[in-house]
Amino acid sequence: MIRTRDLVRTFKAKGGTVEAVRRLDLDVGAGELVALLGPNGAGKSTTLRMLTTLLLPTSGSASVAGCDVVADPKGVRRRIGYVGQGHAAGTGQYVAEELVGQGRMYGLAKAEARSRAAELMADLDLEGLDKREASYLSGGQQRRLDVAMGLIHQPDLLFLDEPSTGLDPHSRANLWSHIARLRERYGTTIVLTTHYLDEADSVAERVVVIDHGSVIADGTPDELKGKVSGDLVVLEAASEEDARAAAAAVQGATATHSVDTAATAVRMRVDRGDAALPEVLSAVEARGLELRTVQVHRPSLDDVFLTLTGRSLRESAG
Ligand SMILES: Nc1ncnc2c1ncn2[C@@H]1O[C@H](COP(=O)(O)OP(=O)(O)OP(=O)(O)O)[C@@H](O)[C@H]1O
Repeated sequence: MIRTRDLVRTFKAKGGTVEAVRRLDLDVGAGELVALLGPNGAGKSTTLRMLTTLLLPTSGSASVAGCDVVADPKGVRRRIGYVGQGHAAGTGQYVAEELVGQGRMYGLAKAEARSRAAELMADLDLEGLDKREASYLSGGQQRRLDVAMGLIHQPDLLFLDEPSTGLDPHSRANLWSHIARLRERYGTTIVLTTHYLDEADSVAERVVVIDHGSVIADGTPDELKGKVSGDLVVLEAASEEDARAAAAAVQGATATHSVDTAATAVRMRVDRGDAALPEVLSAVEARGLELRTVQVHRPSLDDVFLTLTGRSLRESAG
């Protein structure tokens, strides 16, 4: 559905040239839900703007929904939906008018635009708001209207640029459950950018981590976390002496990246905490040691970013 090779975009700025996107290779298959994750200024929006034909690449190639973004931008636009960071809805128009107008703009016949608008309003929980001015909608309703606008022409591929920024947690969750439903129903491929680590983790099937304009990691959230950091297992022993004995016991029991003790705690890094736990616990028990608590911490996507770049995504996101 998307294929970019050596995609580059530079901007002329006061202090010289900014390389917003550097030789970016990205492949997205039909039906995937992919999140582009990266700190401020990583090049996510610039990438999205090239893929949606709003911005010409400086060099390299990009094909979207079977069309080249430079040679056939109209073809791309017909096949995609784009929900940008600002609100797509104009001022003073009724919700239904906005949607039908958008459909007409994409060449739908009036009746078709109307029925599609009604269908999307039902799907996105906007029923009964036909005659409400779009500018009077709540933040969550506005964002759902934006998504409806992006889907009115039944695109194969939907781009969402930070769809949930500015929404409260309830509205965010609500927006995602609607998007998940729409995906199930229409099989739309979705590419989104987000600042929210937990959101990329829970919503996306695949996360592409971008830093300084290039892809630095790509995989399912679990793959990324598993590959880079491993899980942290923390055993709390009854005494420092027990902790040292437990550390010695677990070392031979399972494959570990590291084992150390801090006071009464034994901290160990293993590939999969859940898989290692039975062996770890029986090794400790065999020595007659008692544990107070056992915890398995799965690494977060922030740990992944930290391991790859030495920086925290939270700090970088600002
Ligand atoms: N029109 C422009 N002129 C000059 N520099 C630009 C322009 N647009 C983007 N940039 C620069 O390109 C880099 C990438 O910006 P981009 O907006 O793509 O990042 P981003 O990952 O989307 O960040 P954010 O998460 O803050 O939206 C930044 O250094 C930015 O300042």
